Amino acid sequence: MFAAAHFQTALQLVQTYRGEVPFAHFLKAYFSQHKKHGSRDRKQISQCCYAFFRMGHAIPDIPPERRMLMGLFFSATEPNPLLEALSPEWNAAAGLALAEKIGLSGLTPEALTIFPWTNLLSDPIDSQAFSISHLVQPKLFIRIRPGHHEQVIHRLEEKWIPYTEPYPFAIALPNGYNAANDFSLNREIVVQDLSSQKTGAALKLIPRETYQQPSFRIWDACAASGGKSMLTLDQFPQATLTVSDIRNSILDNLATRFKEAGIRRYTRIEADLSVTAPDLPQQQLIIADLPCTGSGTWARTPEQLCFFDPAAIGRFAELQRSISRNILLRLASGGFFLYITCSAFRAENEDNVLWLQQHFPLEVVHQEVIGGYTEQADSMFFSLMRLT
Ligand SMILES: C[S@@+](CC[C@H](N)C(=O)[O-])C[C@H]1O[C@@H](n2cnc3c(N)ncnc32)[C@H](O)[C@@H]1O
Repeated sequence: MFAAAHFQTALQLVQTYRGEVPFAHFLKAYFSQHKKHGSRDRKQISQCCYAFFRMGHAIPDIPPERRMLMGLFFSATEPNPLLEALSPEWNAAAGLALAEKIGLSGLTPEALTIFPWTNLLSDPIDSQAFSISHLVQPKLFIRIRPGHHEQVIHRLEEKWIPYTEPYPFAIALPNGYNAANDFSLNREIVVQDLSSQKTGAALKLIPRETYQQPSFRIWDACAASGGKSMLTLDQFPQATLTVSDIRNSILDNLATRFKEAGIRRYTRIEADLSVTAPDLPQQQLIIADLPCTGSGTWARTPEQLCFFDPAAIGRFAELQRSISRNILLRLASGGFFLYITCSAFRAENEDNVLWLQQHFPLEVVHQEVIGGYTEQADSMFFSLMRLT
């Protein structure tokens, strides 16, 4: 009975939502106005809403009720009480492989065009697997900071928390697990997506003669709350770090995290880098984790997939070029430029690297599309370039 009521509430919510704010904020505002919903109600209503958005642009003509139920079936990894109440037959099949479930619903994976802009994807991405991956919620990942590996693993095992380590120092955990209950955030571990951690592979390619210079200067140009800065300082603790962002408020978050992490020595700058480059000495490494469509992260925020206007791709690509153009003015000759996006679109990735190479003497040291969609993680792109 409750399940049917939650399903109806969720249907109203997804049909009222217009994409102006992240859906999580919209839902939070709704729940704070409707206190009658307890935690189980909120969980089931959210589950229905996200299942609806996970269907993306697939089969546009089906009624919303059917879309939501299909989304619940496809996104379930095991039987659950909500699906049992709504469709016992589908619930019994919830644990099957996704391709089988799609078949049971009378569709084929090819017909399920959840993500329609496949011709715009970066080349190595398997467009069908990428499209389908939006049905499944990504995992929670943490990164273990240097010197804490043994104790973190010990605590996970002591507390019987199921985990895997798909990449050195990267731990995958069940969604909904609150790492703050068991670990000192930012000191022992950092909450950071697997693919974001994998961009650190680029740092390992910086040669010794660069990072052993007495003044090895690093500028994290679009630092936000400092995920890449912390990753970089864990690799190069002696470096002189500058962080910048257009939003001072997010740099306040960075300051809090750095304090927790024990990082005290850095310079902070608020700047709109699409307009100008701040007055800084020449840097040996500049990291630009640029503003982008975020199309590699939509399995976390599937509503964005539903409301996306592809005209934004060109606007972001242009913004990425203007920021890169300005910050490259501060790169020392022989220095390294690490270009990063969490986008799956070629225009924001390989095409922009080609453009940069046409306008600056840059050679690509290593470039990679990180297909996180195969590991329930974000998809990202990085290119490590050297100014010749
Ligand atoms: C993808 S996020 C960076 C994430 C961060 N590096 C991390 O690992 O957590 C991009 C950041 O670029 C910032 N940004 C957007 N436009 C900018 C501009 N014109 N100048 C400087 N920063 C900008 C945004 O405020 C945002 O925090």
